[in-house]
Amino acid sequence: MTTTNPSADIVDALSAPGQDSLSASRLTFTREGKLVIDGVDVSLPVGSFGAVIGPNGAGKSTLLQLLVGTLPADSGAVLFDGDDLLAMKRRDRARLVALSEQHGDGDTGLLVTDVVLLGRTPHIPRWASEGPADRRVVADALTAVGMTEFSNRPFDTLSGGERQRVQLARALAQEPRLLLLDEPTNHLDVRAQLSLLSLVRAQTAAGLTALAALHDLNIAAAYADSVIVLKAGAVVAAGPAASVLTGDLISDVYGVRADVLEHPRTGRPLIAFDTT
Ligand SMILES: Nc1ncnc2c1ncn2[C@@H]1O[C@H](COP(=O)(O)OP(=O)(O)OP(=O)(O)O)[C@@H](O)[C@H]1O
Repeated sequence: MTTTNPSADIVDALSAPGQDSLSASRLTFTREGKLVIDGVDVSLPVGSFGAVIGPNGAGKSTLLQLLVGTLPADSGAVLFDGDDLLAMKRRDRARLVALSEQHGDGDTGLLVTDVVLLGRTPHIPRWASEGPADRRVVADALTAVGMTEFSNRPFDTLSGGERQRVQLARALAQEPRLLLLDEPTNHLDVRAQLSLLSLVRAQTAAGLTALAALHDLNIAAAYADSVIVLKAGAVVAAGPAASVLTGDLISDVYGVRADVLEHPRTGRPLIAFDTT
């Protein structure tokens, strides 16, 4: 394919068939004597959107923290574009991978714009201050999540959903190539959920690779290219949403009954829970 856009060239090169952007193998993590992550593999092609689902306590947040290196795996490897992510210096890794967490940045006393600016830390030389380009990235990230008008509000005064959007802006300001999201929509109203996930999907179309821990199976089915199902720290299924999200799997993993239908327009799975 001929193109005049150098970044498109890079995405094309990285998207060679069979090449994974993220490839984690046999990750294991024990906490207080309990095996929390049990030999988990994760494989995501460049520019794809993956979802990690599973019941409370299944290990979703822990897995994301192992992938980004904020928790040390007992064993296993995490490769990103073939490089050993966990062996990198923290600062180098932070230029590649961002994790947007559920409960980050509690009582910081920081303004919204300063919270987002923290995402620029790995890009700003040590002992230097942010420059106009960093401030532009921060402003763009706040615009992308619809939070520009909140720029000068103390972060602590925001609602849960507003904080969540600022957390995403911070992660976007990091300009990662791999974006990990821990329950990014749990405080959001339905419009804000769809808007946030559409934003992530648009970024993946531009070459970002994303992996989100999600509770809402219909949201996972609607947006994710692939789904990883965790149960008690182990992967019980992984693959395209349409093949993974079956009534039997939902019954086995969550202990609830559901009919899995087909969305009339997208063809993606639609899960109708049995509430009778
Ligand atoms: N700081 C901690 N100390 C002790 N145990 C912990 C800690 N954090 C998590 N755990 C335990 O590790 C296991 C996995 O937790 P994790 O938060 O990864 O699950 P999760 O799938 O993200 O859950 P949820 O859907 O409820 O957010 C759980 O049994 C949890 O109780």
